[in-house]
Amino acid sequence: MLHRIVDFSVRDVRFPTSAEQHGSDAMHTDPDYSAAYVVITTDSKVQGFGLTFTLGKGTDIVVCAVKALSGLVIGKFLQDIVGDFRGFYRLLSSDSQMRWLGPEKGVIHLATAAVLNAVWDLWARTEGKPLWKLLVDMDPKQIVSCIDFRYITDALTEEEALDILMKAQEDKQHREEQMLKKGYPAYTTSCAWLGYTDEQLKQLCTDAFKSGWTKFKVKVGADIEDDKRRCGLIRHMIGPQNTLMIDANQRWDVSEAISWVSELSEFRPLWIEEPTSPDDILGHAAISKALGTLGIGVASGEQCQNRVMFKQFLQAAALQFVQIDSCRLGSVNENLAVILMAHKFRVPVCPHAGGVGLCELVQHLILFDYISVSADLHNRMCEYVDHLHEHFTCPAIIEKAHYMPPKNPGYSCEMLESSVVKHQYPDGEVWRKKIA
Ligand SMILES: C[C@H](O)[C@@H](O)[C@@H](O)[C@H](O)C(=O)O
Ligand SMILES: [Mg+2]
Repeated sequence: MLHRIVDFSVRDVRFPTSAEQHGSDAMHTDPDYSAAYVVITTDSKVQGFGLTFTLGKGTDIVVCAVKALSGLVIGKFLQDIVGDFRGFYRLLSSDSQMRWLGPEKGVIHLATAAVLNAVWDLWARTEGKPLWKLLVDMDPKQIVSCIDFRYITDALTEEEALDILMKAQEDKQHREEQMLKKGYPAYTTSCAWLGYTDEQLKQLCTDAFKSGWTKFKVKVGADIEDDKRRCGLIRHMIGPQNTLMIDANQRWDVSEAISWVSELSEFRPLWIEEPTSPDDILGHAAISKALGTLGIGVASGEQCQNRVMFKQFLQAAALQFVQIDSCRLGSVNENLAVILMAHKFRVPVCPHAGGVGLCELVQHLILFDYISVSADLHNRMCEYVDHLHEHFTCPAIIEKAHYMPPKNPGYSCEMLESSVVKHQYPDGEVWRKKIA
């Protein structure tokens, strides 16, 4: 059956999370978790749902960019899109006028992610499979045909990518069964947002520990004495054998990052995340080198613009953990490129999640990574944040601190229509009350 895209909508949906300091960090002190939410409808009435993640103000700008891209989607047949997905990715990311707005970065790239996420969702739904399963079952040749290798062939060629995927076919079935049974390991960031009090932090950490969490991420970077106290509290509560990560959200200069994190090294963090500007590849390399001697890795990716930046981070040995993001990069297509490059450079992928919908989306990508690419769980885990899942029709499921593979067809980013209507900005009930 052919599916022609005949309708396209995008809405500005915002959740007032800043009121309780959920999601707060050293740079984003009052985030309202938000999304530009896309619905595409075909003449066969199948729909695809997609989103990109934002922090409140400016979501309207992303919505505007999505609208600018919509003309490239309406009227197309799904079969034609996925028959040449690399071409379609290029059509969106390299439109000869709109690419001036990026290229492949910033608002226009967030918009590309929202649109393509909806297309992937539509594809998986028409195949009756959750997205991870669609990817896992896909012929390796078709997987590579979805990737735009432009600008990365000096690090990973199409042939090398194919070779990685072919090698990982061995034992794939076994890994899929393992995932279905046990799930993919996760860590939690929900206990220690920067704006939380020590009391909150202790309570949340105690609760999380009781529910089986063993890996915790703490926000740092605003005040060194606060950081020492908060890291000390968590390390004390979780004991020496469990895992602690710290995240500065780009707060420092390079030398400041090295000295600050050295002061926190007694708490034995596995990684420091986003120590400095997300664009400073050589800065990250310097930090990696300095902190490597203390056994602390550098993680980044939630604001890494595209596969070209990831390529250079990997080439420069500037990251020890690659944090792919389902809504920052150009959807599944570009994430596939980064997952394969990370494998070649032997750097573990530990996805960024949280926000609104990021856990729902990225779980599919990390399952694919394990089953069809890396076959490795050492030092690998996917972020989990316990907010806003109730607004999704198929929320992420966590059991014993593991993501359980989604079973419903699609990419898990359909929101409850009632939630969308209520949180639409500025006319939804939630915002009307606040603005009034
Ligand atoms: C503003 C956001 O909540 C960030 O703080 C968040 O994405 C964070 O960096 C994370 O790693 O989860
Ligand atoms: Mg982070």
